[in-house]
Amino acid sequence: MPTYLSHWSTNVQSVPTNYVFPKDKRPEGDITAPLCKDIPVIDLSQLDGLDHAEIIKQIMKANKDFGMFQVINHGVSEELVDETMNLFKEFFNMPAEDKAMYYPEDGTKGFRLYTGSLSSIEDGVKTWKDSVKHTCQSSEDNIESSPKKPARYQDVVGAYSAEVRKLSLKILDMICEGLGVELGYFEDELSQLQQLVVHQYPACPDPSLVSGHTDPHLLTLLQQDIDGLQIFKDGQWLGVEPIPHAFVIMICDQLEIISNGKLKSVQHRVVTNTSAARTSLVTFISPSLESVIEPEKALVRASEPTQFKPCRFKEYLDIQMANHPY
Ligand SMILES: O=C(O)CCC(=O)C(=O)O
Ligand SMILES: [Fe+2]
Repeated sequence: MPTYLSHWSTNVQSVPTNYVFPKDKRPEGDITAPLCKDIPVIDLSQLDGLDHAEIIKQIMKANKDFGMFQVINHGVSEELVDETMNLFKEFFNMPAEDKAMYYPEDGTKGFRLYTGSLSSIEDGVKTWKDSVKHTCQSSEDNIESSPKKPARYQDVVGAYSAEVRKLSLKILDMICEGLGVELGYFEDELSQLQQLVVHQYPACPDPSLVSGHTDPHLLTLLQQDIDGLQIFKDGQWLGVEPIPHAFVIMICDQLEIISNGKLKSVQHRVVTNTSAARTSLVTFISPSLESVIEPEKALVRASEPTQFKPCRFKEYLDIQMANHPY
């Protein structure tokens, strides 16, 4: 049975060596970063009203400047966000016996619980976190492999996933408008997969890092309970302010490719905390595994030639997963 970090991390004074990344994979210098007040916080309450064009402008500017932004008044109820956050905290706090059955012997299951990171399972060095990965598409297998404890698991996660899906399509449509491609462009194959990954980073005696990375997906929608997320911009790491119930929206690699580089996938990392555990609810929206992703033809011109070669999403994902623990 695997030992989840949350079962023993409060009893240690120093980080065990199997959680210490080699020097060349660890950042040099100060890992703290000031919370950046310039990252746009965009209010979507007037999206269907007079502010529509202004909101699209703000989103495109935020994408260009930061590769990310936060949204408030986004339509996902605050109660549901709280309920989902609480549900996973409860899940991670369950006794080891209740969680043992979810160890990822079989990687094809819709629900997986793992410690470290998926890509470090084999190679030994672990990231300071326990995580859950939940495939949101409802299929018999996904429902079957979902936890039965806490009892409300399926209802809460089902409701949260459906609401976040709606928000993601709303944001993708705003991006369509901003790019000048038809609404609904991302609706089917390009956003077919949805995963909810929940990380719990226990307090860490020597704050270590999830190494910096970009997400290989299309779009990431994230809730963080306390600070810890940082983005890289202009040679500096900047802290992303935790705003209760706001979603952090990050542009991922496939959106950079499809937009022919007009949108940039944001480099980010998480710094752990010496005194408090941190939980994040991370939704990844991705193309279907078989889709071949390439720049949208309408965004390629003589003056803006194609910057990316076509690549099947599954192959892209395999390479990325092999290289980046996250
Ligand atoms: O925990 C977080 O806030 C971010 C995690 C992350 O970057 C990821 O899962 O790709
Ligand atoms: Fe990430």
